[in-house]
Amino acid sequence: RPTKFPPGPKPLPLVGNLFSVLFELKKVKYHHSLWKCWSNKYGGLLGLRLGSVNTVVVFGKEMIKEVYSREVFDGRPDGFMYTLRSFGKKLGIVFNDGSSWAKTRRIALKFMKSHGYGSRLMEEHISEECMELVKMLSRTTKPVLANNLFDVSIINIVWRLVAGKRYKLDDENLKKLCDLITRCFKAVDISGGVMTFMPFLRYIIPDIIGYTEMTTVHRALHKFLTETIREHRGTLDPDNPRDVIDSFLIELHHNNGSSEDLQVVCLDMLEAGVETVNNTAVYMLLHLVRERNVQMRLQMEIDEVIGKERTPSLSDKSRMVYTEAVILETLRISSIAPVGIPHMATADTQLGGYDIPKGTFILIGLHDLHNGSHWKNPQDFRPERFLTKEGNLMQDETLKPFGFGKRRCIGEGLARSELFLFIAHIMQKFHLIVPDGDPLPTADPVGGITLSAKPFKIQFLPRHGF
Ligand code: HEM
Repeated sequence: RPTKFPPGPKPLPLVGNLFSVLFELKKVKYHHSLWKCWSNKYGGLLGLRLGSVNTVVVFGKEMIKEVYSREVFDGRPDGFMYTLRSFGKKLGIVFNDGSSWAKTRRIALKFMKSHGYGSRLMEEHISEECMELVKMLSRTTKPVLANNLFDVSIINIVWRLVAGKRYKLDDENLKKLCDLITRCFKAVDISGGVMTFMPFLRYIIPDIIGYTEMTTVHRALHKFLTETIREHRGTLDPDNPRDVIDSFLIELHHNNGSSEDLQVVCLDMLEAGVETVNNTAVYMLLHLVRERNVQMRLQMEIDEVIGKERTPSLSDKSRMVYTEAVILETLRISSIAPVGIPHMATADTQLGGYDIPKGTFILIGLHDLHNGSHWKNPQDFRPERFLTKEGNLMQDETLKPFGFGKRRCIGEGLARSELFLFIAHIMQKFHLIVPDGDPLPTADPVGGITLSAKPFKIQFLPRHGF
């Protein structure tokens, strides 16, 4: 019979486990590794008190499945860090919940689809960005810093849909905007840390808890978005919406709605849709420079199915099982969203025989799900684990990088297409090598809202005399 909160380290009054978290992080470096260490000691449902907030970290396929499929866990926490980016309110999609979230998510998806999301047009836009990127890479023989390689291309893909606009790959203002997003993603972990659990500390140590960084970045992002929406308003033709922003503005006009909601949806798309794909794509390159055999096998498949000259297309996907396996293996081993996006219990409930009070913050052990005992030698990058003996692609139900259930990622289709086309275009044209004198890049991540690769350079050597 459920009687108590899940076990975990003993909390202190007021601060709960926050001091132990900060202390232990010095040793284990990453939040997700610390949660895993503690769960080895206390169990698959790890109960914490962060400040005064009940927090549960959920491990194991079955328990994770249960959380993702029960409506009572579909809330998002009210944490200070989350509302800081949305005018102090719950707005938009990612950190919203209840009927406002359901409505905004539905409308955003409807408008995205009506402007080409998931269609041939979207593929054309991704392909154009890939070709621009290949062109840029072919102009230099010098080693290139890999870490933000895809940022502007990815923003362009999302932004053509949302705002009908693309930028040059060397656009200084957009590069600055990308740097801002990257910086804020490194300032805190997805829980928001001390900023979420003891927000009053922003008055005392704003720099240390990431508050200064988050507010600076969001001020700049909102300025960019306010201008973008203002431009749209000025040139709007209600009978011919050009993009998602136009469609939203028309909808808001009919319902007397506020454009703050639209602004946060745009922010959601920039924040959820850019670092995630960039970090995964960069990790894919990192694994390919580390594993020469994987790189060779991938190129053999590209040469066989697409050839040296034809532009890669999404219709090649079904015949490119090894490329698909490389993508799946990267999503697994690098798990850039190591605990997903926090959920919240919207009512008192039970889970795994324990009480979960309303308002409990729920983190999902995705990194552990993807790197735990289910997998043979999980630390090895081995795309073959996703292939059958006959060489067909084998999906594994334990791989859930986009979450699932009602709150699953709305960008999954786009992300998978981007990853496929980026890698097919680049590997058709280049060999990737570690520059002379540089060490082999480490797969150890930099922590943050998402995990990212440590800075490393790649030399892109043209293939086929390209
Ligand atoms: C490799 C790339 C990506 C990964 C690994 C990823 C992963 C995730 C995860 C784990 C969640 C949380 C699901 C949950 O709370 O249960 C999520 C939510 C979300 N993602 Fe993604 N994502 C990626 C790309 C994208 C892209 C390209 C977009 C948009 C263009 C996007 C937009 C969103 C949004 C709006 C949500 C919030 C959904 C909601 O709360 O209802 N993501 N993503």
